[in-house]
Amino acid sequence: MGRRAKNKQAAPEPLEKKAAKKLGKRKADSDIDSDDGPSTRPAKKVKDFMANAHATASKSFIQKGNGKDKGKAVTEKTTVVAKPISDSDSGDGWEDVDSEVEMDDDNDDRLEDFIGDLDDSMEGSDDDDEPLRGTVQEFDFDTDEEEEIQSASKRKKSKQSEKPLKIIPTGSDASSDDDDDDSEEDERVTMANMEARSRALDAKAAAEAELDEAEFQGALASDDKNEDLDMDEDAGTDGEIDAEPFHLPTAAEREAEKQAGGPDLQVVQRRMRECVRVLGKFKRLAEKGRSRSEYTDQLIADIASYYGYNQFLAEKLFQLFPVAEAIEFFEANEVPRPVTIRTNSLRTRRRDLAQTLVNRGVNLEPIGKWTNEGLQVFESSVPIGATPEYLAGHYMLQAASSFLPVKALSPQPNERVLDMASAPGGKTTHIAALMQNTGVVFANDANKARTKSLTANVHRLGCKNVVVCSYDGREFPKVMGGFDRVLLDAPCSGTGVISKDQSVKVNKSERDFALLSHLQKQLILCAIDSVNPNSKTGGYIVYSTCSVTVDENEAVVDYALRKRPNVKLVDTGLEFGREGYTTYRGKTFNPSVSLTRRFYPHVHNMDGFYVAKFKVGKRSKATSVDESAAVAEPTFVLGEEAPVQHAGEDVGFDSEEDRPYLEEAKRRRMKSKGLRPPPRSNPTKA
Ligand SMILES: C[S@@+](CC[C@H](N)C(=O)[O-])C[C@H]1O[C@@H](n2cnc3c(N)ncnc32)[C@H](O)[C@@H]1O
Repeated sequence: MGRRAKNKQAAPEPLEKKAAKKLGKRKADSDIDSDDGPSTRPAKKVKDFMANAHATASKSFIQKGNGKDKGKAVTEKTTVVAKPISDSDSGDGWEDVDSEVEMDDDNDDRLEDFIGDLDDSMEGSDDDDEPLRGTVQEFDFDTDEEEEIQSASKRKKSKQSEKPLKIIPTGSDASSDDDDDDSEEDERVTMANMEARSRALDAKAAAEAELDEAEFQGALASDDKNEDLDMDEDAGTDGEIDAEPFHLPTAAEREAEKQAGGPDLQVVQRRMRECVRVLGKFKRLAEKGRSRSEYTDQLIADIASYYGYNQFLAEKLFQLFPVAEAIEFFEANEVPRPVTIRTNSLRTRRRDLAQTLVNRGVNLEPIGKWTNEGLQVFESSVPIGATPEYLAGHYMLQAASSFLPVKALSPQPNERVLDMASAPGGKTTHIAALMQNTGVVFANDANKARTKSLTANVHRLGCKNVVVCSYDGREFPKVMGGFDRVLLDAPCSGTGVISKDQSVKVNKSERDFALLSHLQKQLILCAIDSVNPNSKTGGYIVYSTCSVTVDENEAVVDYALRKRPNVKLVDTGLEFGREGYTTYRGKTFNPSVSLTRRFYPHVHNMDGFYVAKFKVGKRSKATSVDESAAVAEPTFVLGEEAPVQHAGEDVGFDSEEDRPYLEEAKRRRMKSKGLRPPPRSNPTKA
């Protein structure tokens, strides 16, 4: 636990002990977090969380800071690098660029953007140095310059005495080899040592990630055993954890708590801690007569109130992980992810870009060996979204996780590629660059308004092989087909990017997930049918979302495998990421779903993401699709009633499969409005 838990997030400025504030619910934090900057509240991890069980109840288990405080403590001159994400939903075109950063990632690309608009316009080389070939350019400093930059760099270093952590695979352990790390990290970052440092960090991080995973799996496997085995170990400590023994509140106590205006924060904190502890060693620590689910329910209710989620989503996300890891996930959602940029290889080389930006006062490093295009920005004295290089299209502000689907797609020069849901173009422009401006990329997005920022980015980055279009993705392949590769970066709930958009915590309902999953299934079949199975160079589709829920990921992929026997999952080619679930809460997916990859904020220090890659084979007669009929009519509008499948049925989309889910969502909605829901047509519970 400790290894994974430590040091994943940008480290906070240490808080003075006496100034340390208690962490409240997000709602309750408004007095602290109401400033403009995104919260950089540290994720003190579960280890601390559990360790604090030894502290008195009055002691907060998580120290709190925020970006503003941190910046002030460090230097008054420091410019905040990224603007608060909640402000970034207005597109990503350069036109808007002022002093703030436009994040060209998926933050603003989710459900909200198309609700109510799905009917018509849908508004709403692995050689690391490949792009660096040619005369190798190192910094050519004369002594004075070098000294100057060295001291400038040192100043910067001291500003980030607690260095933000590398993106993945993250080195997560600061325990045993701390000393080595320190000396290494004290060393100045120069263009000369940048690649070597990056490689060293990656090697270390990869080894640690492996250890982490092994540790995680081991922990899972031994959970039950431990319950019995570690009784001795616990014997001396359990009694000392808190002055008063913990007992789970009764229904009456909970009601009284509710009447009193909700639980006291310290009570919630302690209760969460205790519930995690009890659930970890249930046989030994549970109160007599209380069931596991009582502790789980209490914990979920407390998570919801503490972190500000609706109960439904808190439960849905909680279920994805073992108990203690779930807390890590929720904590990670309270911490911003690193700011990253992608070098546009059509305009520059990463080395040159880095040099220019360093000279402008940007403190950066290569993201990691897995990308030869990414740079992680630690801090900057200039607005990173308005530098001359940004305006000239030398880079894209893009979350590291957004590189992954395109890497998996691996588009080749001269191919014909479809980016089915492409605005604002972070991935389109990446695809165009990997194709070296050859072939053709059809960048489609159903939301016409969003194609404006897409077009702007295509121009800014100098992509000459891109055609922008605006169709409902479900109209493919009727409008166009025969692609060598298709990327479906699907519209999704955004549960992987909660740290950027806290509104996801409260604005997603069960029905949203049902509708999204339904839409994603329709889109994926159309994406598959748009691929030319006879492609000489490709024949691939990549499906991705910035969501971590199973209904939007494995369930969609499994559905596609069932409906299109001519496709099979293949390795994504990504070097890290957890395997996709093959079984989940009673559902069993095709075993090959383990080839898909999951990325998590608390594990990989990047947005939650999911990537699956399919190879499309020839269709047998029995399974072939009549392409003239392969259009799922855009008859369903998110925000309205359940979709009705019309002429597009031939696409093979199985509305029946989703019907129980949609009906169940409708029933619940009616119930919540005090209406009598219709009887279930299918007893399956959604
Ligand atoms: C996750 S975002 C895409 C982000 C984009 N790939 C990028 O990297 O910048 C999903 C996009 O899907 C679009 N969309 C929603 N429903 C769609 C549909 N039925 N067909 C095509 N695009 C759709 C949304 O407008 C949104 O821009």
